[in-house]
Amino acid sequence: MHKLAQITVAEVLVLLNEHNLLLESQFSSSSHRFDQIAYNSKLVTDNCLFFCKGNFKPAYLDDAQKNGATAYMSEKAYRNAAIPGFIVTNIQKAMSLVSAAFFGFPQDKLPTIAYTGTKGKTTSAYFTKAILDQTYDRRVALSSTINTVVGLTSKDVVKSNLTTPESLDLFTNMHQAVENGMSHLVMEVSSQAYKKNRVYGLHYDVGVFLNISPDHIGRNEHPTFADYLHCKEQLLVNSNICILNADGTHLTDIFYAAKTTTQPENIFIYGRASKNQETDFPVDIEYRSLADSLTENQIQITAKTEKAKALKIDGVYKIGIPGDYNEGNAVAAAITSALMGAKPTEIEYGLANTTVPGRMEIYQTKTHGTVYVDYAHNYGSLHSVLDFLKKQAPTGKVTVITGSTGDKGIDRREGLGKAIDESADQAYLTTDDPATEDPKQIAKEIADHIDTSRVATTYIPDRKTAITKAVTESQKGDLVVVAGKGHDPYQKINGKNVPYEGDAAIVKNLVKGL
Ligand SMILES: CC(=O)N[C@H]1[C@@H](OP(=O)(O)OP(=O)(O)OC[C@H]2O[C@@H](n3ccc(=O)[nH]c3=O)[C@H](O)[C@@H]2O)O[C@H](CO)[C@@H](O)[C@@H]1O[C@H](C)C(=O)N[C@@H](C)C(=O)N[C@H](CCC(=O)O)C(=O)O
Ligand SMILES: Nc1ncnc2c1ncn2[C@@H]1O[C@H](COP(=O)(O)OP(=O)(O)OP(=O)(O)O)[C@@H](O)[C@H]1O
Repeated sequence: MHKLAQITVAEVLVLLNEHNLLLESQFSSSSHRFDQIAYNSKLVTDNCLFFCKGNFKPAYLDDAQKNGATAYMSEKAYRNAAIPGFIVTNIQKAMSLVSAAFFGFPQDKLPTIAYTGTKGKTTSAYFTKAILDQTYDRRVALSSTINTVVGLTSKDVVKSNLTTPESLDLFTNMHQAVENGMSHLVMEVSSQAYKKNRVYGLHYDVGVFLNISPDHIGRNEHPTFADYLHCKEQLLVNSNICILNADGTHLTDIFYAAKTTTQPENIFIYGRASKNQETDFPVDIEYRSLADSLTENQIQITAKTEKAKALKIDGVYKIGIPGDYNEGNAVAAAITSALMGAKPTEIEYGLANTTVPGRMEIYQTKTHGTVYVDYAHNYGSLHSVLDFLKKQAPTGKVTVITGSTGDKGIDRREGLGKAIDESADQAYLTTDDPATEDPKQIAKEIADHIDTSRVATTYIPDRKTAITKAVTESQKGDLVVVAGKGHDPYQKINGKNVPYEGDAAIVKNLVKGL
């Protein structure tokens, strides 16, 4: 699969020993050189080192051998295998280290900006790419929840499966980006990426901690909030320069995580002017909102400390995506881009011209309400969106169409109900990605947190029908928020990705006649 890179048994052994991961080596010679690495037996070709990981079945190893694997790596020895194995204590860590080495440590040739946070990762990453694309002639690679970009042609842009890919895939992408002459990488790092060691051993030039609020806690994700926070903080421990948002919660914890490996002169704290911060950490960069509207924002950025002044980003910037919470995302992008060499004019252009698919997309009508398609799918995000819209249009009716995911993020149901209860006038509860659960039951669990005597709440199982009803029945001045799925072209139902037109596509068609 990956012809341009190679690694020998000896090199693998050195790496595993250095990191105390090796339990047993089944090799008689250490000079053998692998031409391929893979963790899916279906992708194995000649002379491949095959990683056995996760919910693994021995049949996959048989399959891998048939397809050309000449060795395997696993936490468990398969004594019947015809090929030798590296037996390790942690396959995810080992795979990440070996993948980086196999591709010649592409991170050394690709300065990387990494974003973590419960909300705003994708938006901030898109802002940053839009700015740095100006500075570096579009040569900025991207690893985001929406798209992965490793080059300049259309075949170098693919839809992502995960927010942060499996380590082997991540290093493959980074290698490809380097081969394609890309100059930088902007990436999102999820807490799961740390939990599953997908980025083990990877160091970033700049790491940004945007915010944290309870999410991703439950079966298959994080057992507790403390675990979630700990995983997210690992980004800072692995970054040369740390950027922290003073407006969020847990700043003390987050600051000390950054400080464990980063000198104070390389820690930058930004915050909204006049906001009460949790601690008295001095803010390096302050921003204030000059204008908010239903279509865009304007902010003023002011450096407060010497190190921040050196970035030369003081000024007024227009932000093309509405939502006051996007102001913080934009400031983070301005700081990281300046650290990577962007000029204020490039920052200005990037912030004004970024669009993010499914994030506060606006669809205007002539005779009905204004429709927003937004990815908000938990309390923090839906509350931010509704709170912002309610402030902007205090007289219009706010209608929300949403469901919630099944089998994960169970606490989102309460959060979505709470956010609707606080700021909406009407809600259509519908189907999101129900997985193996009953969407009606999920909707009921959302509705349990809404005072339905005040917020008119209706359950309509078919998502397109719910959107159509809400949009066509809206009146001029009303705001309709289609939340949770953005551009997703499918609904995850019972283990299958069932094709779905997509919220944005449905709304785009609907508003044509309105
Ligand atoms: C169901 C589940 O929990 N899967 C996770 C798990 O996968 P796994 O290794 O057990 O994979 P598996 O599908 O059971 O297969 C086992 C192995 O057999 C191999 N196989 C399989 C079939 C075959 O024929 N041959 C074969 O060799 C597979 O390639 C795989 O290596 O461990 C992997 C290690 O990193 C995860 O990537 C993966 O996350 C799934 C895909 C997932 O959706 N995770 C979500 C929760 C996630 O990570 N989300 C975050 C965003 C959320 C956040 O902000 O925190 C993200 O980064 O996207
Ligand atoms: N800084 C923020 N604070 C609160 N809400 C935000 C913030 N930024 C974005 N949002 C809201 O969260 C939604 C998702 O934004 P975005 O995709 O940028 O975040 P993310 O961290 O990548 O999310 P996810 O992990 O869910 O993919 C947006 O559509 C918006 O509703």
